[in-house]
Amino acid sequence: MPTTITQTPTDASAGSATEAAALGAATTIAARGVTKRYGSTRALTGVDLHVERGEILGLVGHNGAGKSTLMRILAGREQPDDGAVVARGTTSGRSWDAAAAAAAGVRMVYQELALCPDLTVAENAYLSDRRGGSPFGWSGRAERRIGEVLDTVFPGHGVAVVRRVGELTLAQRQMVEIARALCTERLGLLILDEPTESLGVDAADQLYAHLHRLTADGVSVLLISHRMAEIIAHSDRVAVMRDGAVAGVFAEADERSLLQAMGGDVHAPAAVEAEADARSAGEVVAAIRGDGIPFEVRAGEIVGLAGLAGQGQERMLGRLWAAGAFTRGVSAPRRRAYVPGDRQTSGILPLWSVAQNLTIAALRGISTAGVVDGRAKRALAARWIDALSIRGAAATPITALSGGNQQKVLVARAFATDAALVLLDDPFRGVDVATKSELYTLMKSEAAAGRAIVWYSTENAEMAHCDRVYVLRAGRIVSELAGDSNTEERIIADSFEEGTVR
Ligand SMILES: Nc1ncnc2c1ncn2[C@@H]1O[C@H](COP(=O)(O)OP(=O)(O)OP(=O)(O)O)[C@@H](O)[C@H]1O
Repeated sequence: MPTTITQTPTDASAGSATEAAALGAATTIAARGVTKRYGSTRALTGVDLHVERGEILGLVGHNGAGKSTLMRILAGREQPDDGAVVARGTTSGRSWDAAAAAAAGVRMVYQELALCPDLTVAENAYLSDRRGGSPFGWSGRAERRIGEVLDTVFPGHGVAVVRRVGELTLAQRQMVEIARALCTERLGLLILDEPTESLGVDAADQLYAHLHRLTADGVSVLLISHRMAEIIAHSDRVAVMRDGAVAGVFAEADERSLLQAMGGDVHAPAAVEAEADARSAGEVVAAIRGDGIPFEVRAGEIVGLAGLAGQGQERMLGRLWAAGAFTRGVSAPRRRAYVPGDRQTSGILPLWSVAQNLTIAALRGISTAGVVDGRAKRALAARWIDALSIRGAAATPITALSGGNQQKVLVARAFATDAALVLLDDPFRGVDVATKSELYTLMKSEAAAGRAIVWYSTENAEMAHCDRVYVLRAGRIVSELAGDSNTEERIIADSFEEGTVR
């Protein structure tokens, strides 16, 4: 049986010397009675949570439960409306802001990468760590420092520190963001918001190995993730958030207890369940031919693209998306939809509402003589907000949604169209477990209705939902797996070794 340690509410007055002294000897940081509102949304309500020295504290919860908000407050980036943050070593009477958090060795790696794309890796590292020394030769020092951390944490990373960040893959950018945080001197608490969502399995393993080395040296880690297996395997304790509050803290977590505490209140339209398995492949909808194993996807099929991150899967999706009538070697239908991997730079339209973002690709289907039918547009948005349990009203600005809910809007945008081919670039990054399982069912239902779906995922386990899977290595398809051969083990083996067609 997992042990549930209910946090005891404590004095919530602002960070005073008495409070700091009241921290337990083994405590690095504590949130006390923290409450945060955004307009009428209560993001956090009286949250009490502490992180111990040298532990990995896992933090789970459905999309919109308040995890990122709490992290931003712990990192001093936002101020609570009520309650306080107390950290070891803080000066008495000092308010908890970004500077105080930095002085206490608190460092956060954000879900949305905060790197400047036009600067090099080393320049980005310098921006967040302008440590001493002469003004001359700063770039060489920054290159050496970030290069050493990358080599230590992610051996074989393939990142040239003099390259512009905009030229890196999403996985590489995530590695740089993590390495940049690890350059911090006197690191006390590292906060990681879904750090492995864009990393391949190999890099994720490297990261966890490093986190365990850090905690052995007394550093604390606060780890947010929707990947239950990772959280359970690597955390010393797991805290569950639900609707802006801590629903429980588990010293020995198992998946069932965590899911129960999270309360998975998501649902799919009834029709989806019934149609889910009634699929059969139709005619070829899209294909890529060249040397090596050809790619094709048929109507009614879900085809997976697997392999280590950055092996050409995104390029393949890009070729299918960009294909024109005269593109050599690639054929694709005219009606196609694309869920991009990097929602910040090529996905969401940040000045628009949820409904505008969701329906933008489907306007042709709800227009007459070029005039959009407003009522149909509202109905379409409402239908998908309900189907995907998007936590945010149609008129809400998209940027006010939590990361996972923004991602759901992008998935809904693609399926709200009449596209014959839907291209998905790691679409469920940051989406919570309960919603993911509803989305798998939705995809099967959409395929059963005749769509062709091409799906790249960094989570090999997800490929079990595909009819066929192509494994890519160094830009080429190295194997095609279906039926009994479509297993996680085979995908991993083919990702590293010479593969064959089966
Ligand atoms: N800047 C903001 N303006 C308005 N509402 C916000 C803002 N940031 C967060 N919220 C709201 O606060 C609530 C908590 O969001 P938060 O991002 O903390 O959730 P989360 O648990 O991190 O979700 P996810 O797993 O999707 O990242 C959500 O209802 C969200 O819409």
